[in-house]
Amino acid sequence: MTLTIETRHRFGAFILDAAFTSEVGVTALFGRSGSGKTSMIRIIAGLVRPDEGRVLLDGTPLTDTAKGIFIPRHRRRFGYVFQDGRLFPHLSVRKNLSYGSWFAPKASPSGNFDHIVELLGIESLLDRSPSNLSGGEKQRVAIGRALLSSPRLLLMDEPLAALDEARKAEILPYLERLRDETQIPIVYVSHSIFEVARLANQVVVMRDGKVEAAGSATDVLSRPSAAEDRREAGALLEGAIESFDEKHRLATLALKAARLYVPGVSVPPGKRVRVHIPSRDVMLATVRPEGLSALNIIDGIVRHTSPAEDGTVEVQIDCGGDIILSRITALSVERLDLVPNKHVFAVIKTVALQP
Ligand SMILES: Nc1ncnc2c1ncn2[C@@H]1O[C@H](COP(=O)(O)OP(=O)(O)OP(=O)(O)O)[C@@H](O)[C@H]1O
Repeated sequence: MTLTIETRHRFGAFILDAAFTSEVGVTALFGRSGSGKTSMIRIIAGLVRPDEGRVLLDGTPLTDTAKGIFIPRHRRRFGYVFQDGRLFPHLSVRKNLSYGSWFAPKASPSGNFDHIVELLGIESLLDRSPSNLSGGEKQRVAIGRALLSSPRLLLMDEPLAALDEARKAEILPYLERLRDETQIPIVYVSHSIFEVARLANQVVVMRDGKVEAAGSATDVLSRPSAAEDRREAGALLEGAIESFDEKHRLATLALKAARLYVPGVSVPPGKRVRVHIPSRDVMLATVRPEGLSALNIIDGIVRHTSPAEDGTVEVQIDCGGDIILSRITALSVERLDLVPNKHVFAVIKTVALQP
């Protein structure tokens, strides 16, 4: 299933002028508050008829202003999950869920019910009232209700934003199952780089109503501009767990060429995982350092240097196809003569598995 959107629309003083294509899996719309993420969702959903543009699902136009096509929201067969679950307070969880299947086409199997209830771990909640569910439980029910309408596409607008960290951690594994076990493409709005890093297959970064970057999650999130602030800046790399050393509680992760040691991880060998390496925790050396406590020393080639106003420089190092970012002072860049194509060693202080 491919969703294509090209649109231009004026909302008061704000102009949304953006285009992207999303494939199966999770496409995250990521960006600061006010960048236009929700406006984009409203146009995809058919809540807003744009001044110009098209929304196509597998090539079929749902909106095409040039041809005068605008399929109304209720005929698009999309599922929605918002920040606040919006459950019906007077109906039990079971009835809230059944409400979703009312909108499913007659031919679609409602035998789905048990599967979706199991997928979201809400069996024990079925006879409860929404008023005594936790925030995380409410969101799982809201997701279940959206899925039971057999949607062709799921639109999720900051579904975890109203939850505290513990509730977020509780619900994220269910969203991963949803991504991995259903064929429904998901457009997921978030301004949390951690949520996006964990869930997204593709990322569209919005800024001031425009698409600033789009592509695979690992590519886009490793670019310096993706991080909302410096503290979060770093590389996001993906690899497979090769082995786990029980004695030292250390996993070996195989990247494209290099290997990384990741502490405290008990993930079965073979599993693909993502790690985050903050650019502040990467030092650079022009000769391989010895006698250091850091376990991860990887060699690579300087690709690019981007100076910032605060006297630091972000250096991109290509380590056999994986880009690692290092933020060091402009003085160090000068002293080590870090110019493109120079061979360097990246000394990595912390590597954390994306939670
Ligand atoms: N109907 C409207 N009339 C006027 N301005 C609007 C309208 N809808 C949205 N805007 C403006 O468009 C901009 C983008 O809003 P939007 O809700 O799409 O951003 P967002 O990226 O989803 O932000 P957030 O993360 O805070 O939800 C904001 O400045 C908003 O005030």
